[in-house]
Amino acid sequence: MNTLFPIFVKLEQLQLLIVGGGYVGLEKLTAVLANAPAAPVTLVAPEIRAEIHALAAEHPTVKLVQAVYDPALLAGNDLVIVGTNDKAVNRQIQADCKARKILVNVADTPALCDFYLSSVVKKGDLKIAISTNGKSPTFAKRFREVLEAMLPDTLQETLDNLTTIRQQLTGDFQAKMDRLNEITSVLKR
Ligand SMILES: C[C@@]1(CC(=O)O)c2cc3[nH]c(cc4nc(cc5[nH]c(cc(n2)[C@H]1CCC(=O)O)[C@@](C)(CC(=O)O)[C@@H]5CCC(=O)O)C(CC(=O)O)=C4CCC(=O)O)c(CCC(=O)O)c3CC(=O)O
Ligand SMILES: NC(=O)C1=CN([C@@H]2O[C@H](COP(=O)(O)OP(=O)(O)OC[C@H]3O[C@@H](n4cnc5c(N)ncnc54)[C@H](O)[C@@H]3O)[C@@H](O)[C@H]2O)C=CC1
Repeated sequence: MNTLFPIFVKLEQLQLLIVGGGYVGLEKLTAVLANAPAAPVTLVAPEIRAEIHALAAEHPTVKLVQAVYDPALLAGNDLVIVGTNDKAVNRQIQADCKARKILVNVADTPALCDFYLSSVVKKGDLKIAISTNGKSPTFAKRFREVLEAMLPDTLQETLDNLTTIRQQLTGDFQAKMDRLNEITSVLKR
């Protein structure tokens, strides 16, 4: 059974630390910034890939710290993503996070993760997060491509129209809900 509970997090209001500046650090930082370009992120590693430096140059809220992991770096962070190539270090960071009640993702060890990153379908304001319960990230990626191709470009217009209608509807909560359910029922056909 897949017991993961999806939520949509406002990263602009949280402090994220990424430990590791290799391919995994780059992949996770890219995923974060693609969704939340102004998220405050600190990335720490003794060696940081050039692509990460380039991303930081484009995103003023990204701070790079060229150093090995130290528990003092956890202070003030809400979320941590761990992707060093040293399994013992990854495990230590996970334990340090748990001791401080910081949510942690250890990219190469699903069992140590409090949360997973998802594959994200975006069409205007619509966002769909896909997870395979860690079974196949590649399937998640492919299915994202399938859904992206399926969704019409007019979708944003539909959402904008629905927002206008939502704001203009009068009556009590139930009456508004009934009307919005009726209007959107065409989507089921
Ligand atoms: C559990 C999880 C934890 C987490 O990372 O959060 C996790 C774990 C692992 N990934 C591994 C490998 C790969 N991951 C990708 C890609 C993505 N991985 C992502 C999420 C997740 N990956 C979480 C579960 C998501 C779910 O529930 O489905 C995506 C969706 C989101 C993102 O990372 O942003 C992003 C696609 C984004 C997109 O394009 O839409 C590719 C393909 C590629 O890069 O093209 C490969 C190589 C091929 C393969 O293995 O499939 C390995 C083996 C490492 C090794 O062998 O050393 C582990 C560890 C393990 O499974 O033990
Ligand atoms: N979840 C996922 O999507 C994937 C996970 N992995 C796994 O993730 C791990 C990392 O992979 P890559 O990024 O490709 O490795 P890499 O070799 O490109 O980068 C490793 C990074 O960790 C840093 N590092 C090492 N010790 C550190 C310390 N004590 N403190 C801070 N930073 C430290 C290095 O400076 C470097 O920046 C590997 O174990 C790999 O198996 C690999 C592919 C996909």
